[in-house]
Formats: sequence, structure tokens, C-alpha cells
Amino acid sequence: MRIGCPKEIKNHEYRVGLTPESAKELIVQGNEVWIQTQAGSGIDATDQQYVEAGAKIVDTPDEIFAECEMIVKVKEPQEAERKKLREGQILYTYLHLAPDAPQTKDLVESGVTAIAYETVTGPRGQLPLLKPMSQVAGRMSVQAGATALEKAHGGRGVLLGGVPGVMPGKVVVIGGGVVGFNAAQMAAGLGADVTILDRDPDVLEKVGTHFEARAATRFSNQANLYDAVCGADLVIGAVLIPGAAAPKLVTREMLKDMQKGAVLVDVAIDQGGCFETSKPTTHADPTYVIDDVVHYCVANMPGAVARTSTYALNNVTLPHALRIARMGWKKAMANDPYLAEGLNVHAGEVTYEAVARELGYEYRPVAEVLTNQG
Ligand SMILES: NC(=O)C1=CN([C@@H]2O[C@H](COP(=O)(O)OP(=O)(O)OC[C@H]3O[C@@H](n4cnc5c(N)ncnc54)[C@H](O)[C@@H]3O)[C@@H](O)[C@H]2O)C=CC1
Ligand SMILES: CC(=O)C(=O)O
Ligand SMILES: [Mg+2]
Repeated sequence: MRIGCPKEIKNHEYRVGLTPESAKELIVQGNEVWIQTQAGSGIDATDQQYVEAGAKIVDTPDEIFAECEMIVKVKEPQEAERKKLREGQILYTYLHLAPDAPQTKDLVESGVTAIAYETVTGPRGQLPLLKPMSQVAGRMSVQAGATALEKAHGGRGVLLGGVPGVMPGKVVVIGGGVVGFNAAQMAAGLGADVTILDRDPDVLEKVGTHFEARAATRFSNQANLYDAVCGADLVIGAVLIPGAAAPKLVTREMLKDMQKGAVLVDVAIDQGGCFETSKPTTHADPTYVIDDVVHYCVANMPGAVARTSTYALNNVTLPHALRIARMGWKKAMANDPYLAEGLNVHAGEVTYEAVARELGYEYRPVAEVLTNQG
């Protein structure tokens, strides 16, 4: 198979879909790999390293989108990239379609076969292709929140760990999954006063057992959320209903009762955000203030630590890429129901139920697509 990897074009996105090492694995298996010149510059991977791995360097994304059977990326295709997608082509990347009607429309109209990293599952229902980036974003969320809490950045002027004789900052983490767990680890490590809310009793048990006295756990209902959020210095939004738009758990109304200069970091922004007042921001201009509450809503947080993130991402995306290249996507999915969960759009139809429901498309189950000949 001819596989192409364009340079990412989202604001301050420095990751790359394929490292030179991953390109080499695909090439050793008999595939052709085309890399856009400078695609790896954000992680200091040179064109020469890709050439040594056996890849071909091409000048423009146009050549890649026109000639390659599978496109491997990191972020959802931007508008300019979507215009280049073709029927029958495989797009393998993060998509986050439920809150993104224009992207979904373009993918449907292009006829592309779009596999979303974030909805590929694992044997215990986990999201293994989302996990490493959630680990990164969870850890970064505390750094981002700590910076935003500084007075010069609009925050309350609170040091999360406090100092001897002064109370630490209060960190509230909504959602105790991968992002939430990693955020709590960082916050507790700094010595902050940490509370984790979730509505899944198993998650509450897991985080409660892990953190013991270093973090409190609370069931996520409206009363507990209100109480925790209004007393917080830093709130981290880390909820997920896989493939669906995030529920709005902190309303505009609640901001008025929050502390002046408190910070909301909405990691769930890629699924539309879990605070009513969230709107996507960029690394170039990451925060804005509403009702004296600082909002940080960067949708590609791991892009800022591109080196760590690219290698962590490639570790989990490459095995599936190798299988798709070896067998074709249909056979690879027929052999692996967890990969099949990743199919979001195929040949003009939406094949992921939560996305279809959210955006009003007819849902075409993947099983039907896979049994269809051709
Ligand atoms: N902004 C960024 O750069 C990045 C964003 N993310 C996003 O972060 C979000 C969280 O991802 P993960 O932690 O991997 O998901 P996860 O599935 O591991 O955890 C989500 C948790 O939210 C909980 N939850 C669901 N509804 C809830 C509610 N009403 N109240 C409290 N908890 C609730 C679930 O029980 C689960 O424990 C996703 O939207 C993901 O795409 C991930 C990586 C980077
Ligand atoms: C998961 C995601 O959206 C990211 O890593 O940018
Ligand atoms: Mg206020």
C-alpha cells in the first residue's frame, strides 16, 4: 500500500503522524511511504532520517492526498486538507466528529473511509489510541492551570502547592478517567488539595484506592458539582462519553458563583467541551475570561510537547496501521472488532452511532459495511 503523511497544519501542531521509525516498519513490510518535506521538523526528525528509513520525500500535501491510498495524520483534517480527500482513500487520524458538523459533512461528501483514533477500543472497553494523548493532556492540564492562576495571566494569584503556613490551592477534576487520573497525579504531587468527581462507581473506587488521602472523591451529581466547582481555584474538565459531544456540566450561571480569578481548563474541548462557556482556543492564544473566570480550552494540548506525544501516539497507532496496510481496512476490521469501532465515516455514510445521532445522519452499522462486498 502507498501510505502518505502530510505535515500537520493546525495552529501550533508540531506532532507528526509517522516517525521515521514507524515509516521504516511500514516499508520493511513492503509498503511505500511518502512524507511531506519538513513533516517531522516539530520533533526534529529530518527529511534525511525519513529517506534513510526508505521513505520518499514529497514537496506538497497535494501529491500525498492525490496519490496515497492511506493518509496517516494526527489532528482532524483542516478545511484545506478536506478538499483534497478522495473516495476510496483511507484517513487514519483523530477526528472528534460529534461536535464538528462542518468536518463531518466534508468527510461524508468526500467518500473517504475515515478511521478515528479516539473511538478505536480495546478488549476491556478502553480507548487505547486516545490513552497516551489523554495521559499527556491530563498532566499538562495542571501546568496550564497553574500558569493561568498567576495574576499576570488573569488568575487568582494562587500557588497550587501553597507554602508552609499557607493553604494549598483547590483543584477539582471532573471525570476520573485517563485525563482525570493523570491530572490528579500531577496536582497531588504538587501538594494541591484535590477532589475528583465521576459518576462511575468503579472509577471512583479505582481513583479512591489509588490516591487514598491525597485526593477526595465525590459522586458527580449537580449538587456536588456545584459545591466543588464554586470552591475551586482550578477546575479541570476531563469527562468523556465516547464519540459523543461532552455534557455541559458547568453552566454559565455557575460562573457567577465561582471565585473571582478561578481557572477552568476544559480538556474535553475536543468533544465540544464540558463547560457551557467553553470555545476552542489555540496554543497561540490559549485563554479568555468570562465573568472573571479564566478559560483554557486548547483542543490539541499534546501538540505542544510534540516529541513525547508523537512517540507515545505512534506506539499505539502503528500496529493497526501495519495491519490495515497488510490486509486492507475491511479485512483488518473483520478480524478485529476493536479496530472496527474506529470507523466513523465510509463512502458517504456515518458508521459511528453517537456521531450519527448527534448530527442527524442516518446510521450505517460497521457490520453492514463489512459484509457488503466490494
Ligand atoms: N484537549 C486535548 O488536547 C485533549 C483532549 N482529550 C479529551 O479529554 C477527554 C477525556 O478523555 P479520557 O480521560 O481519555 O476519557 P476516559 O473515558 O478515560 O474518562 C472519561 C471519564 O469521564 C467520566 N464521566 C462521564 N460523564 C461524567 C459526568 N457527567 N460527570 C463526571 N464524570 C463523567 C467517565 O465515567 C470516565 O471516567 C476526551 O474528550 C478526550 O478526547 C484527550 C487528549 C487531548
Ligand atoms: C486527542 C487529541 O485531540 C489530541 O491529542 O490532540
Ligand atoms: Mg465571578
